[in-house]
Amino acid sequence: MSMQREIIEVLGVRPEIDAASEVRKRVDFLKAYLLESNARGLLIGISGGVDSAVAAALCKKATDELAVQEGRGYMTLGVFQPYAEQEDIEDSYTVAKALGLEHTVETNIGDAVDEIALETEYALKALGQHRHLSHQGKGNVKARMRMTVQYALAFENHLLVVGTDHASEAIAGFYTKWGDGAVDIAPLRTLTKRQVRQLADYLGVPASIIGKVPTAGLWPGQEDEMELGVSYEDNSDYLEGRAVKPEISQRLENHYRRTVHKRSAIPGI
Ligand SMILES: Nc1ncnc2c1ncn2[C@@H]1O[C@H](COP(=O)(O)OP(=O)(O)OC[C@H]2O[C@@H]([n+]3cccc(C(=O)O)c3)[C@H](O)[C@@H]2O)[C@@H](O)[C@H]1O
Ligand SMILES: Nc1ncnc2c1ncn2[C@@H]1O[C@H](COP(=O)(O)OP(=O)(O)OP(=O)(O)O)[C@@H](O)[C@H]1O
Ligand SMILES: [Mg+2]
Repeated sequence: MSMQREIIEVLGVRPEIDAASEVRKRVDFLKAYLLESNARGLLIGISGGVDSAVAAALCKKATDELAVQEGRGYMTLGVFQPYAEQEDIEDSYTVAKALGLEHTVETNIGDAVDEIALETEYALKALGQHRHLSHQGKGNVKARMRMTVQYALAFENHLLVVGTDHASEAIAGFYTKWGDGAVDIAPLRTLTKRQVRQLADYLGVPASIIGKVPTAGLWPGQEDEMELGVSYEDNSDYLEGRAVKPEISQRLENHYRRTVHKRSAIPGI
C-alpha cells in the first residue's frame, strides 16, 4: 500500500462528501456523546477562523436539538481568548452573531502567558541561558493557556471541551500537543480543510470568515500554509486521494513521520 493510501486510511478521509449528511452525522455524534457523558453542554474556543466557526455551528445545532428532545437546557459556550489585543477579534463576534450563540465570554490569556514566560526565562537564566522564549515556544504556551482556561470553565459548568482538529492538520501534527490538541471530542476529525470550508458554506458561516487566510495566530504574520510549506489545496488533494507533485507528498509525509508521537498513546513501560 502506498504511504498516501495508508495515511488516508488512518485519518479516515473520504474523497468526496455530501454537506447535509456530514452535518447530520456529526451533530448526531455530538448529541449521543453528550447524553452518554451526562454533560450539560459544549465549550468551543472561537478564534474568528473557519475551523472553530464550523465546530461552533455543529455544537449549537447539537445543543439546541438536545434541549428540545430532552426538555431541559443544554448550552454551547463560545469562548473568545485573545492574547492581549487580538487584531481580528471582531471576526469572533461576527461568527457568534451569525450562528446565534446565546452564551459567549471573553477570557484574555495575556497576563497568564506573560507570567509563565517570565518564570521560564528566570529558569533559563539559572541554567546559564540569558534569552527570551522563542516565538514558537511562547506560541505553544498560548495554546496551552487557552486549553487550561477552557477546562476550568468547562469543569465549573459541566461542559465538554470541543476541538477543531481536522485531517489536514492531523497529517502534519499542526497543533500544540496538550494545547489545542487536548480536547474531549473532535467533530471535524476526518475532514480535509477543503471539506471544512464546504461545511462552512452549508452552515451559513459568513464568506469573510471562510475566505480568511488560515492562521494559528500564535505570533504576528504566522500563516499555516507558509509554515507547513504546502497549500491547503494540495494538502486536501493528497488526503482526498488525488495525484500531487512528488515534492508535495514528500513534504506531507515528512511532517507525518515527524509528528507520529502526537497521534499516538503516551509511550510507557
Ligand atoms: N518523539 C517524541 N515522542 C514524544 N514526545 C515528543 C517527541 N518529539 C517531541 N515531543 C514532545 O513534543 C513537544 C513538541 O510538540 P509541540 O509542543 O506541539 O510543539 P511543535 O510541534 O513544535 O509546535 C506546534 C506546531 O503546531 C502549530 N500550531 C500550534 C497551535 C495551534 C495551531 C493552529 O493551527 O491553530 C497550530 C504551531 O504553529 C507549530 O507548527 C516537544 O517539546 C516534546 O515535549
Ligand atoms: N484567539 C482565540 N480565541 C479562542 N479560541 C482560539 C483562539 N485561537 C485559537 N483558538 C482555538 O484553537 C483552535 C485551533 O486554531 P486554528 O487556527 O487551527 O482554527 P481556526 O482559527 O478556527 O481556523 P483557521 O485554521 O482557518 O485559522 C481554534 O479552532 C479555536 O478553538
Ligand atoms: Mg486560526
